[in-house]
Amino acid sequence: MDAVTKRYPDGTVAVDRLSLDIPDGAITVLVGPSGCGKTTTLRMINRMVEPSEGRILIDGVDSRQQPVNTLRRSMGYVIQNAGLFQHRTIVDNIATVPRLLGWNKAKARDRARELMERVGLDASLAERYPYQLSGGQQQRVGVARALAADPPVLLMDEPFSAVDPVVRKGLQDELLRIQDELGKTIVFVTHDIDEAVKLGTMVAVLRTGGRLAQYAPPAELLSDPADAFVEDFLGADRGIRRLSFFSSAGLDLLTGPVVPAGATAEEIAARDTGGAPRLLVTDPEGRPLGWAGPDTLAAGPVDAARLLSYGRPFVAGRDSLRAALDCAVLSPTGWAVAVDDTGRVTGVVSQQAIGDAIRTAHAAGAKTEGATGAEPDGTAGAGTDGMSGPGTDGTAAKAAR
Ligand SMILES: Nc1ncnc2c1ncn2[C@@H]1O[C@H](COP(=O)(O)OP(=O)(O)OP(=O)(O)O)[C@@H](O)[C@H]1O
Repeated sequence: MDAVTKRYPDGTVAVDRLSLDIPDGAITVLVGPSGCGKTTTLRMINRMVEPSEGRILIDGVDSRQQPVNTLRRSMGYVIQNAGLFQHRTIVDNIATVPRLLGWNKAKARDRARELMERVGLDASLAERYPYQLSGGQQQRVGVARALAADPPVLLMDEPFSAVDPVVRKGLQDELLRIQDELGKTIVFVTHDIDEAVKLGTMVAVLRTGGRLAQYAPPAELLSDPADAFVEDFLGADRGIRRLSFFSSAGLDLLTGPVVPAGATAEEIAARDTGGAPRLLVTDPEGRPLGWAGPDTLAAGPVDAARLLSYGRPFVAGRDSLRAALDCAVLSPTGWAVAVDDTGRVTGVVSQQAIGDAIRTAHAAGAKTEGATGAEPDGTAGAGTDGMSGPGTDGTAAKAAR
């Protein structure tokens, strides 16, 4: 988008000289308060609204040079409440665009069923009508319908705003998963900054009057808001939320304080507990049972009822430093328990060690940010010490958010 302005006939300037370089194959989020011009911006991309000034280039070509129908066919469009055709079954809703493109009915329906599976909809819903689905299921249909003709671009206007927070989180996770598989270029409008930070590779914060306040990867927004407006819009806990972008992979896990339930007193005495106030007892498979004090262990076979809860463990390397810190904060011992994908303990780590890792990650992030600046493709900021820095945007950090 090159200096794009939209002035409506009544004189309202909805978008004011907006320039954005929207990266291919990534999710770019437009976020800002009500009326700041998000929807207008999105609709200018598929020319449902024509810009008053400026140019929109797609792969370097001015969008006005394409017939509007060709342009729209290359862009899926998803709106709040899904906007489904109420008189058509789910499968026929999804098959709409392929049918318009001239596919025969069987092929279009096959494609629709394939997409239902991709967006997490049970095949048994295919012959239902939209009113027979929950709000979350309807939104999934909306996404499937937009993907049906396999357009390279998806425009999504507050697609998940009308559903409750739990369903919304599921839809967001699903979108990230689909995006990992399909690599579409997605422009996503929301007024929810948490959604923007979770989904966006790049986030454009707009202010009222349709002016760009900041355009940056989410980790950079959280660490360096451009001004008081962006800072205020981001809200509280910026520092904690930024930790979601640091991987827990570099944490120094101790195995000394981890003992199997049958360990003898001598074995336990020989342990280097690394300053842990208690020992983490595991079952024969290596899964955590709880924290034991010296008295519990000295009393012979471990009585699970006398163990302190180990809280919620984190998966080292997959979860973020934020998740690790949360585990440590919630742990009665102040130590977090790390497990592998199968739930077996890989070690324990203190709040203090997590704090050290946070400082290291911040220092590495600040260094790379300073060196490279904001990279629209989200590849900047990789840590140099085994930590994923802000902007790395790896699956690990995304999954952890
Ligand atoms: N057809 C129109 N004619 C005149 N003004 C309009 C028209 N459509 C939108 N506007 C105005 O343009 C501004 C931007 O509207 P837009 O819908 O793009 O904002 P938004 O950020 O998407 O808002 P919301 O989050 O509330 O949906 C608003 O002041 C709105 O009233």
